[in-house]
Amino acid sequence: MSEKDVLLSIQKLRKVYKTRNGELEAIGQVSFDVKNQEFVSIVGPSGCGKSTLLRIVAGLLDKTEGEIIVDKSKFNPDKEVGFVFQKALLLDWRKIIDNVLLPIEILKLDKKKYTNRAMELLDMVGLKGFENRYPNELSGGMQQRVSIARALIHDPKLILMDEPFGALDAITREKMNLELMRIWSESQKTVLFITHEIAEAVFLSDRVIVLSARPSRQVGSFDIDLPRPRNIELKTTSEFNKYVIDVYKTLEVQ
Ligand SMILES: Nc1ncnc2c1ncn2[C@@H]1O[C@H](COP(=O)(O)OP(=O)(O)OP(=O)(O)O)[C@@H](O)[C@H]1O
Repeated sequence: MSEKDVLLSIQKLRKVYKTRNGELEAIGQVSFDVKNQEFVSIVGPSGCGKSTLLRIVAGLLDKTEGEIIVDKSKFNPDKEVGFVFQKALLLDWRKIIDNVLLPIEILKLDKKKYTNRAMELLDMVGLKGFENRYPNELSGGMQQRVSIARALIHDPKLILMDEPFGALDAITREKMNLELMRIWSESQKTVLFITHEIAEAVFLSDRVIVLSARPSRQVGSFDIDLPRPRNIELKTTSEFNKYVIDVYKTLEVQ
């Protein structure tokens, strides 16, 4: 597959939750494509259905209407999606290396064959030497790095990230953004990323998709034509801030 091919195609996706108080339309209608190796962020008001959308793509939730096509439909979410949640969700009683290897066990693959890969990934996320520690010995940022390594271990095509740095302090969050940029360029994965932070979305992404309030519709899509590799100075440039302001305006925050 070439870099420019569409990996994920979301077509006329709609989601209605059936609740005790009746129906709740979370996603009205959303359609967009994500190209191979692209980094796409989704922003939108709280409760507009961003997590719902990600969970549908991951196969964790049923859709009401529409199509999700990944790699022209040859797709098994268990094998081909890596998910990073807001909380690292590590198993406290397992060593770091065994947390990274969890998807391998779930997929019933040969753990021994993936141990070297797990070590390489821990190195890549800056945790060389921590493989035999336990989660409670690591900071929040370090735990989130473990969960990124865990999401990559089975070499999925698509990485879904749901507000992965939302629980971190501001400085750690900035550092994790820079780390994520490096990990993304080294691993050459396709990423669909959810965040509340407009500046974070602009900084990380090739494209930012803006959703309206619930029931959500796409109200904007911005190609972020800023050079890579990106560094923290970029955030002080007028080009960067123009994108941020444009996204805010689309969200009618003025
Ligand atoms: N299991 C569920 N049953 C019923 N309603 C739900 C369920 N999960 C989410 N919702 C509702 O669907 C809407 C969208 O929720 P979702 O968590 O996808 O939004 P979000 O954009 O990710 O929100 P936030 O930015 O605050 O995290 C909300 O109104 C929420 O209350």
